[in-house]
Amino acid sequence: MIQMVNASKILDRVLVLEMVRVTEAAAIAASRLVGRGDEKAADAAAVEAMREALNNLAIDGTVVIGEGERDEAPMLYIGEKVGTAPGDAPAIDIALDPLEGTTITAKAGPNALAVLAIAEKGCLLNAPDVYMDKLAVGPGYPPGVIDMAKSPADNVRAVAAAKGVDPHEIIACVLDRPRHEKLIAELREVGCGIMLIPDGDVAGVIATTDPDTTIDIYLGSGGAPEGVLAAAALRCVGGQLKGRLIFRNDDERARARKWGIEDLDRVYDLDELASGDCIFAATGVTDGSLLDGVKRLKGGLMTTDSVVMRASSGTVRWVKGEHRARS
Ligand SMILES: O=P(O)(O)OC[C@H]1O[C@](O)(COP(=O)(O)O)[C@@H](O)[C@@H]1O
Ligand SMILES: [Mn+2]
Repeated sequence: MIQMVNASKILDRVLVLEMVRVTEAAAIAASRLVGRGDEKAADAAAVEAMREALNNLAIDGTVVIGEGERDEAPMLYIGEKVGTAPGDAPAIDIALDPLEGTTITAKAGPNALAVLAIAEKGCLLNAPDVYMDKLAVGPGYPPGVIDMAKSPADNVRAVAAAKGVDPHEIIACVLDRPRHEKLIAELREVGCGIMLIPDGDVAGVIATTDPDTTIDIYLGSGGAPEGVLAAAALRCVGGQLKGRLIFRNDDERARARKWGIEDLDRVYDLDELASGDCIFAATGVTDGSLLDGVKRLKGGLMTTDSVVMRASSGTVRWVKGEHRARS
């Protein structure tokens, strides 16, 4: 017998599949610009398509993680209302990255995604567009196995001990950035393998939850908005994620305070980044560890590969789409 899970009433189940339409639209739009060397055009196409798709849904949505602040982003800015039912449908918060991997897309590299998460009002951290230090593992580890207070080497050792292997057998995923030189050197000392990714740490964090990727732990800094999106995904599939905002100047600190963040040194746990019920959806733009990219086939046929998951039920759905150009 299938056990019915006490799912939240706020996020309608129908929305689960509606979310996929939204990420599919953004991925298809961006896919026209894969390998064209134009990051801005690829991003703009994804943003426009995602916005249009969101505005076709009967939701009362507010973008809390978006393309930037109102004065710097013409569309899907933080605070923008989307959906056709303001005041009628339950209010939901939306975190989005219409094209997570703009540079990857421009260079036709791996792992570019269109990403979206929705949650009940107030359940997503209103993270400013600053960096976040991230530390993540997939499901199955004892609580507290990763700890921001510990060194990267000690985190790798703890994960290795919990997995029952030598630290040499652990694979860490890290964004390939000069700022990670020290982190990488320390990991080299422990002797673990390091998968250096050019971009795309939403996919990097989620990769820890999929044994096929062989990635055990994610470490290093990337965008804070991407941290919240990755947290929404891990809330659905399990795993642990710690995040700490990084401020490089007073302007960034002021921005955090503007969004209600008082304790600037706080280490956020997974359910402080994304709490309550949430739905996470992603569609591949280019082929990657999580999803295949959009394929353009003969006769105007296009295929998409998406995943949509929900925290309250723990259901993960893999959705293959076929899209036909209508003449
Ligand atoms: O390139 P930076 O400044 O190191 O920032 C890292 C962030 O950029 C990305 O690699 C790509 O993000 P965008 O394509 O959305 O700009 C993220 O995955 C990551 O969190
Ligand atoms: Mn991004």
